[in-house]
Amino acid sequence: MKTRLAPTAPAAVAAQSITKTYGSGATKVAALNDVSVSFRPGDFTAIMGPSGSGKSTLMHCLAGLDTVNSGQVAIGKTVITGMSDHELTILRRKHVGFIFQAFNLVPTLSARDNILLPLDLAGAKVDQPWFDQIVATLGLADRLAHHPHELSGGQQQRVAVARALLTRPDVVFADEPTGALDSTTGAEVLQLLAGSARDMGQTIIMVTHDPHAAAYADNVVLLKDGAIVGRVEDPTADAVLAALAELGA
Ligand SMILES: Nc1ncnc2c1ncn2[C@@H]1O[C@H](COP(=O)(O)OP(=O)(O)OP(=O)(O)O)[C@@H](O)[C@H]1O
Repeated sequence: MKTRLAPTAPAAVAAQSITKTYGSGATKVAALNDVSVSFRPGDFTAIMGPSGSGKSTLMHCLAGLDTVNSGQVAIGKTVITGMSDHELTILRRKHVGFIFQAFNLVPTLSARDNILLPLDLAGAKVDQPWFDQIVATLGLADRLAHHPHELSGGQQQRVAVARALLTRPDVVFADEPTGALDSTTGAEVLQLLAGSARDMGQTIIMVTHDPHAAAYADNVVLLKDGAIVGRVEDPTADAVLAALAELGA
């Protein structure tokens, strides 16, 4: 088990009583219902729950990709609720990293330029030692000149991981990051994510359906019907499966 910061340490990401509804009248859906949750710096957290329980909605609201109807979200010390789209875009570039199931690399850019893209967009300088360390850790040093179509799925996802880590964001959001990978390659990517939390203090929030993926996290937040209904600390796949079974998932 890794050393954790005291619970009193400021959260990397925090949601306070957030509610999110879609539609209106008879078609109104309460996707999140008064959710309060906080994520400690350097923790790797998996968000799990049955289909339609609100996992993606929670991730999108925490990342400032979607707005809440009520309540408040903070990333680091910054309250993002009520920010304009432009302010959110700038905040995301500097403070948030994203890893998606479909890699989302730019096909016309080399691996190197894909990794550097968020820095370029933010007009920030490259921290070369940090770039070199990430590239070495992810085993990408001899792949930097390749374009995405010249890389395997696992290599493409490693480029996406490097891109997400390079700005030293307050938080990396990963949405089913191993969904498109075979189990061996998926395990490698999950080890890299767990390693970045353990060794670099990176906060990671990952949405997944896979108990084996969740077992790489430090803890699991369980959602059902738009509410947080439990947590599993230091999860094993079996403990996560049992917790999901209890939810009727
Ligand atoms: N854009 C939208 N418009 C209307 N309803 C939506 C929208 N997005 C999500 N919902 C509804 O909100 C609820 C939560 O959806 P969400 O996608 O967050 O669940 P999830 O747990 O991520 O599901 P899954 O595991 O199937 O991806 C569902 O009832 C869904 O139908």
